[in-house]
Amino acid sequence: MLSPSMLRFDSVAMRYPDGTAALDGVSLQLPRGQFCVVLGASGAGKSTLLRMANGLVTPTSGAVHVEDRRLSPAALSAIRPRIGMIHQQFNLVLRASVATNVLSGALPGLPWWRAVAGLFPEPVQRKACMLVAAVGLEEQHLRRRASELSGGQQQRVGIARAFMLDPPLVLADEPVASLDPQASHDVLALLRQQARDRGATVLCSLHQVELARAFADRIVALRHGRVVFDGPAQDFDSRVAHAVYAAGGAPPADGKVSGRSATTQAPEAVLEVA
Ligand SMILES: Nc1ncnc2c1ncn2[C@@H]1O[C@H](COP(=O)(O)OP(=O)(O)OP(=O)(O)O)[C@@H](O)[C@H]1O
Repeated sequence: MLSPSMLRFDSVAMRYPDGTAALDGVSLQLPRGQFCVVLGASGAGKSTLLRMANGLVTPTSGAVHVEDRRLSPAALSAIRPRIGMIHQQFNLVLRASVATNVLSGALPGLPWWRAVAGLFPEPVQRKACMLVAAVGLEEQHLRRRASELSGGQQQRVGIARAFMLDPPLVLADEPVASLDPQASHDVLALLRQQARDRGATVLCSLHQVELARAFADRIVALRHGRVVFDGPAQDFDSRVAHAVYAAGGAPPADGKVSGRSATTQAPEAVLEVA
């Protein structure tokens, strides 16, 4: 049974300074432990939504809550260590070792003087070794430079780093965009397993519908900055996909189609298309 809200968007809108409306009245609530995938065509607002969940983008209206705490500039330093980030381009320090990259995930939880000196306490070092093993990398990889690893291996390092502080919320912005199909499958399986083992909520953007259907508990689809589908992954069928990815068209207005089922994990599947 999933417990109450880990992440909540209340009617958030985002209009960039150049006037681009990236999000328009998005409301979502993610319970603890849910693996939620955001889909949508390029420019639909997926990255903006994820960046908003981490305080990198401030909504022009509406509010974001993490563990029922409003994400404001004043609250950011307390909330950030509760969020793990996984990036499309892995964001590793390529010249540094795998161990150093994984350990860097613990920096927000260390006193400043330890962080500056790179002094990682013994339990933190043990945790890094445990996570490297958990993501399927052998011990000998710890001393290798990140640049010597394949893309799939680098993203495994990214996942290990993201879980260093046992964050209850993990944000993954197109984590498999630069990986081949097999590595994409393996990395998503690993991310889901790590999240399940640690009870973490995941909000993950993807471009591959079939991967979303395979791994998500819930799919949220955006079109022109609005939620046009929100429901169990199995309800995201080809008809829904066609409506979400149809080229051109005006922003969605009326016209509502209910999906097959409602679950306790997600609201009833709803499709709204223009
Ligand atoms: N810093 C910015 N300044 C102005 N407009 C922006 C900025 N960042 C994003 N946008 C615009 O906001 C809209 C949503 O962009 P966003 O990156 O969130 O979409 P996306 O669904 O993640 O796209 P993709 O799948 O291509 O990464 C787009 O029209 C984009 O051009």
